[in-house]
Amino acid sequence: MFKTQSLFFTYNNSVDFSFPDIELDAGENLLILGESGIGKTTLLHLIAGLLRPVSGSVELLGTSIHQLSSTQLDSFRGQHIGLVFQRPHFIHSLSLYENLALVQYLAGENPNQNRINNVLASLGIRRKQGEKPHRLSQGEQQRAAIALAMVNNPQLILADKPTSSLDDRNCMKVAILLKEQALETGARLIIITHDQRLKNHFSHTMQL
Ligand SMILES: Nc1ncnc2c1ncn2[C@@H]1O[C@H](COP(=O)(O)OP(=O)(O)OP(=O)(O)O)[C@@H](O)[C@H]1O
Repeated sequence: MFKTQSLFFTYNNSVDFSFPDIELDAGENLLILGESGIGKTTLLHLIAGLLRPVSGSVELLGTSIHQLSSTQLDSFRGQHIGLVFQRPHFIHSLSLYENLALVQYLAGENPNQNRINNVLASLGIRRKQGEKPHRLSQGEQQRAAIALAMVNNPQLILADKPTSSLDDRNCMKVAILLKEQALETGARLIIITHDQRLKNHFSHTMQL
């Protein structure tokens, strides 16, 4: 089970955000839409535990994540939450394969070659595993970013405007890939965007 309850946040007591509650079962997905500056990234960062709410809670797998210490939260996030950022966060001196092994290591896992190979194969970039990230095309980098988020088999995938820099065709491809990956592993998927093109592809949508 994943749910948020009465999340309230403020930056320096100047802008207040009260977010609607979210509840998702395994395999469900949600598209969150809203105009620029409304607080979409803020909500995603609260859900990921990158920001702490003033009040309210985020619960995943029976754990109220903001009650964890910072170290516990980092480890919980690494094991159970996959993040896809607007711009991929790679270590550029490492190959794609090594980047994925590092993500496993940071989550406290032993590098799992099979899992890395499977994720890369399902995203169609296995033959690129030895390449440095900057040598991949933009579309391949987007898929590699999804691989980074998926490699630890997360229960929750959070994607922050993953498609805003892409044209229509690639935008749909990324959204569909994310949905397929989430469905395949039974993960919950939340995508935030101001990209109205994605609206028709999701059964649950929320407007902030
Ligand atoms: N670190 C910060 N300190 C102070 N204010 C912030 C900070 N981060 C964001 N804000 C403000 O909070 C508001 C919401 O920002 P947020 O990034 O969550 O919006 P968004 O909906 O994701 O916007 P966009 O679609 O343009 O990326 C904005 O007005 C922004 O200026």
